[in-house]
Amino acid sequence: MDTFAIRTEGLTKRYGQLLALDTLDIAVPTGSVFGFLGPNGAGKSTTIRLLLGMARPSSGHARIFDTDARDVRSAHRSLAYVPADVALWPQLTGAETLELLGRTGPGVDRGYRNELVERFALDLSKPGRTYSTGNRQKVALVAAFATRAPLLVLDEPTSGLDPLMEREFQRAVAQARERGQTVFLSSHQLTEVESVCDRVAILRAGRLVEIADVADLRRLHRSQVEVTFAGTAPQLTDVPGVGAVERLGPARLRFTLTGPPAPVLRALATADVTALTVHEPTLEEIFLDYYDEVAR
Ligand SMILES: Nc1ncnc2c1ncn2[C@@H]1O[C@H](COP(=O)(O)OP(=O)(O)OP(=O)(O)O)[C@@H](O)[C@H]1O
Repeated sequence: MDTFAIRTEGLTKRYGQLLALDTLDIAVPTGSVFGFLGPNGAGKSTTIRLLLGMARPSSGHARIFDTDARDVRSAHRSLAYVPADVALWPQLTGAETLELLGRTGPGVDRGYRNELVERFALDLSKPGRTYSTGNRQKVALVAAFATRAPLLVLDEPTSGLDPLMEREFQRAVAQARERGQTVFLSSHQLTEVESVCDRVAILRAGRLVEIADVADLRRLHRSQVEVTFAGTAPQLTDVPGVGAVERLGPARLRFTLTGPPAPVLRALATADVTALTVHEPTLEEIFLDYYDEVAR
């Protein structure tokens, strides 16, 4: 099996004057759950269209395992896809739709599909035209998760799901990972990405602004630290990584910390610290930081 399920090199897409995607280089390790984030218009759907062979790159290329994404017949043997706006055949029932989708993909685990139908509480007897947005999304998700496709490409797949179904979605992603499948997840739901993804790429205005493991992203960003002390306050001026020091009361300080904590621990050790709390940034805070930085 290849090391990477998806690999793009210099992937670029222009629409006339508009550079929708600018020399994107990403590599998605096989077996990982990879989050693909960015504000509206960042180029996420454009990337997905290029990966699916639905659009042609202006330059550069994308590979799905060892196949060029433009070779649709081959590439789609190893992937299943859930679009952001799921359209179903109005006259087919949910059951008929799952059968049809099952025949077009790379094979179906019927036992697992039945289990997913139960878990997602899908009524398969109704025709497609009567399904709500969320239910259409559930049909597409069940069809994709029930395949044995080595790669699942999911484009904002949970925007219409309620919290209970969101939980089932996260379970299904975890099970896909356990089976060794790779999941490429484009999403605006940062808590979801934080709980299911190993690694994320952040895109802005067609350019990659960050690609990192979720755990490393946290380490690289500001944590909030609160410290309570007895007697003299610890000296925090000029301590590497410390910023925005604020006095919260006569014996309490708050500051932000970026990078390794050793210097600040040494500084704190000179005072009589009675309590210390560290709040690591959430993915949402990190994400907003990127946009503040660029907007400034
Ligand atoms: N077919 C097209 N013709 C012209 N411009 C396009 C076309 N498709 C996308 N664009 C433009 O390319 C840019 C990237 O759009 P894209 O749909 O990839 O963003 P996105 O990250 O998926 O956004 P969203 O989160 O809103 O879905 C936008 O400026 C968009 O207007």
